[in-house]
Amino acid sequence: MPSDKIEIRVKRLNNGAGLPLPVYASAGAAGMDICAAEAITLKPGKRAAVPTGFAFAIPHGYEIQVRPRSGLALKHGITCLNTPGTIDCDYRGEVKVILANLGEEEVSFERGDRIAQLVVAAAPQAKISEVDALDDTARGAGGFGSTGV
Ligand SMILES: O=c1ccn([C@H]2C[C@H](O)[C@@H](COP(=O)(O)OP(=O)(O)OP(=O)(O)O)O2)c(=O)[nH]1
Ligand SMILES: [Mg+2]
Repeated sequence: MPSDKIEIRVKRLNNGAGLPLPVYASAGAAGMDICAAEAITLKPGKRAAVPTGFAFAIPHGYEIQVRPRSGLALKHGITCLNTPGTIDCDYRGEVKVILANLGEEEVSFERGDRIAQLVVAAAPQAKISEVDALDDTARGAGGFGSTGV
């Protein structure tokens, strides 16, 4: 594995005492698993912002995406409602996971259960330049299935 990794500083908050740092579960994992800092029970159709006990300082030009875990989605209907959640590089508050229960059964998590995964992604800011006309392309304004199914 190449070791040219992005360094992200992480602050453990009081409610994060004893929790594992976000960690890649395998050598090639795209996401670091993140745990619930408190127990939560979600009835069907309900959502909650679940604390993680950690705050981050992400380098400029990057973001962290908060994504669901497929096992929880498949087995229990648990997802991140706003997936992928966006953690801005200038956010210094506690990262929370907006879990939603789309299943038919009540689902409970204990403190320390892995509830989501964090994917570090490049997120360059753009400079917006307003113009009167855009250049022509073969696609033009075609979209939303214009190329067929
Ligand atoms: O799943 C998430 C999504 C966001 N955040 C935090 C970090 C992020 O930087 C901040 C703002 O998120 P976002 O921009 O998605 O929300 P907003 O509704 O636009 O709020 P704001 O006006 O604060 O930007 O909230 C989380 O902790 N978890
Ligand atoms: Mg925002």
